[in-house]
Amino acid sequence: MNPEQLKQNVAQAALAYFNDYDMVVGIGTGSTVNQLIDLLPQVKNRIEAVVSSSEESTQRLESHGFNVKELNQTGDLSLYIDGADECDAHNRLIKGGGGALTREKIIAAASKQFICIVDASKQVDVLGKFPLPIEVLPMARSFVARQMVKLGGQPIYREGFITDNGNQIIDIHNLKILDPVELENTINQIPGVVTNGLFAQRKADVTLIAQRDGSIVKQ
Ligand SMILES: O=C(CO)[C@H](O)[C@H](O)COP(=O)(O)O
Repeated sequence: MNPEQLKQNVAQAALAYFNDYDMVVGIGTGSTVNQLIDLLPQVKNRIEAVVSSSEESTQRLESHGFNVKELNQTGDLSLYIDGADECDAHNRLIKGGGGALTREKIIAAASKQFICIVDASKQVDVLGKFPLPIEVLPMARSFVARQMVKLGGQPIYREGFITDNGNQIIDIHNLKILDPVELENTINQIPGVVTNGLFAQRKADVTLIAQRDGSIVKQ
């Protein structure tokens, strides 16, 4: 199956989690989630409102007629569905390839259930092959980059990219991630870091993984 079909398959499988009425749900960002958003009209009668992790997803959701709300207008969410750049066997993730990591981490923390949707190419034994995105306040970018060198990484500035929050991103290559929770905490302590793309403390509750033949494995 081609990559887009795999994304569509796993997005279709995620529709089963819209299993209640009047749901207020979180929806993430990226090409896999775009497939989900395009399928979401199938379960529209179950969804009262959606909190979106990016301006891009908001526009797509609104084009399908969904009621998109700010997280400040809702309580905690029953369900959050999002993709990932990497996923290990414990449902710990690297996210932020699309640059929406901060809103994604907030929505994941505010959601009772976090379902991650990926294809098998995102599965790894050890996180860190995918460069770890860090959202930084612009004035702290070089300082944070130097601290990441001390932690053994090679930072690359994602030039020309501004997050929906008005910040910048550095992508950290060649990091050895021995303990994802510890590293997530360590990076969060660096002044100027807004968010890092390790989702190890609040990891996914379930990951749905599209296999090459299109079948779905639940982890
Ligand atoms: O974290 C993300 C955006 O910030 C995405 O979930 C991640 O980049 C995966 O995207 P895609 O489904 O396009 O591979």
